[in-house]
Amino acid sequence: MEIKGVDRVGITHEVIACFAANQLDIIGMEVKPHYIYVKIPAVPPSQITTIMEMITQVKGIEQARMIPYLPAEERENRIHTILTTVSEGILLLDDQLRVTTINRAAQAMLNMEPEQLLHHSIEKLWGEAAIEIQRCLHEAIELPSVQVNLVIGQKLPISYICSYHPIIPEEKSERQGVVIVLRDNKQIQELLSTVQRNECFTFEEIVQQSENMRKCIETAKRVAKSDATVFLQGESGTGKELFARAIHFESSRPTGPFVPINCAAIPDALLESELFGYEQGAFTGATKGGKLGLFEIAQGGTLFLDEIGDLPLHLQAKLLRVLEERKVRRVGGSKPIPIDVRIIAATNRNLSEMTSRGQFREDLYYRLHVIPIMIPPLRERKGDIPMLAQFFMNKVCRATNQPMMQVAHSAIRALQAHHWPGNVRELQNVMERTVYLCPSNEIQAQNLYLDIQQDSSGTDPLSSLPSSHLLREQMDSYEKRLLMQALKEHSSIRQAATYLGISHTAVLQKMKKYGLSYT
Ligand SMILES: Nc1ncnc2c1ncn2[C@@H]1O[C@H](COP(=O)(O)OP(=O)(O)OP(=O)(O)O)[C@@H](O)[C@H]1O
Repeated sequence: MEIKGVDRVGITHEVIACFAANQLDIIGMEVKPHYIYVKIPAVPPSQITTIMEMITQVKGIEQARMIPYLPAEERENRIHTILTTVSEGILLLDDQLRVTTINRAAQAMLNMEPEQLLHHSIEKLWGEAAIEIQRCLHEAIELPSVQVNLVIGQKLPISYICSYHPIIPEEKSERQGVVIVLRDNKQIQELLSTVQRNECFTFEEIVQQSENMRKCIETAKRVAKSDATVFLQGESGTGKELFARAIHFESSRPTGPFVPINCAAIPDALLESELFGYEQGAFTGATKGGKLGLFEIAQGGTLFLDEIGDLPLHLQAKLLRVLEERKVRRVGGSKPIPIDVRIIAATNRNLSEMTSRGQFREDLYYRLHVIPIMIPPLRERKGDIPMLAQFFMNKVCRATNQPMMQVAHSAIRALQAHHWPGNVRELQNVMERTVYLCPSNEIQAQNLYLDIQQDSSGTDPLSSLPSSHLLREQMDSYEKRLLMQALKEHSSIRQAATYLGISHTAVLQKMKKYGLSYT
């Protein structure tokens, strides 16, 4: 019942007396300025009318009417509906960090019944990570995104992204408790991978018909289902990344993220924090709240470490430790975070030779070299060339809405005679260029735009002079040759950069500018 009236000392007492006079129990009550709300048991309507008449006789009472719920009950119903319909897990804690409410989503995410949590301290489940919740409560600060790995039962730790919000009643400074908003990291990653269009890729999409490629695919398929570390070797452009993707999607973790990282393309200074993440305040400029490393991002999925030979020695040691302990420590952090990540590493360099020269750690080499797969260069599988050429040509024709074209025998012979230093990537470029420039629907040998310059197979890059008289072009040409020479003589892009006296990123930019790859 809602009773409206003036604010007068004693008015509530007089209203209660009316209920007592009618032998009516009061089950619940709420008072706020101008209003008294009373909850009573179900009674016949005639009795309600009598009591309402009596209440309106009280001095200062303007009106009494029946309402289905007390305002507090209504608020609670609304909150309950919100809590049961949101997809985030919600846990409400009191000022002793005991669980007072747990919504349906949190029960499902944690795979726990309410009675296993209600009235228990969250510290039992959160372990060391509860320090952050205590901080949120005592310092009354919000912690927007914290990764927490929880061990529930005897299972492997599950990673959650949590945010902690202090409950501070309006106009009061005492803290009432904490709200934990819980998100399943795996779900976030699955969402991320759809956003990043980590499209499914299968072995069937790797175009091939040669015996040596068939064997490679057979091996890769056989090991895909296990969690064993795969080590892909092959020259640049042979399809190592395609293999890594196909292995991931054929593995037992296809819905997990596939996270590729090119160790050569990331500047030294950033590589460590990219891979392992960092804690808040780890260094000047570190993002508030810290940063997830790629190992953490790849939880439940695959981390593809491309160009692993370019990983600096000090990070090789850290990587080895992560692979052995299956735990990662963020930069500036000491807490080990368990990881469940499958590793696929790739290189176009001779790592075993680098090991004997002390440029790559032997122990890491053997840790990665569990299942080696050597992808042959294109010149050693010429049988694949006709199929690949037709495949790339069809792809361009389809993308540009042109009628399909054919590759004549003369063109196939020319393609098979080529040395292909850039492997399949180079063939793809040649076919694309040819489709755009060929005047007829059938490509003959003379229509092919083969990169003869790159097909030098042993000629001295510094021997020929640039044909242009323009200073800019001559300088570019000279710079390209110096760069090619440095890359040829040094075993990593980083070392070539040190030799040339420029930064690693500058070398990468110049390689991109001149279309050079590192082999
Ligand atoms: N067998 C194949 N079938 C279809 N496309 C291929 C095949 N092999 C390579 N490609 C294409 O060639 C290009 C280079 O392949 P990819 O990036 O996998 O090579 P990579 O060995 O990882 O090169 P890098 O060492 O330079 O990173 C990609 O565009 C890929 O789609």
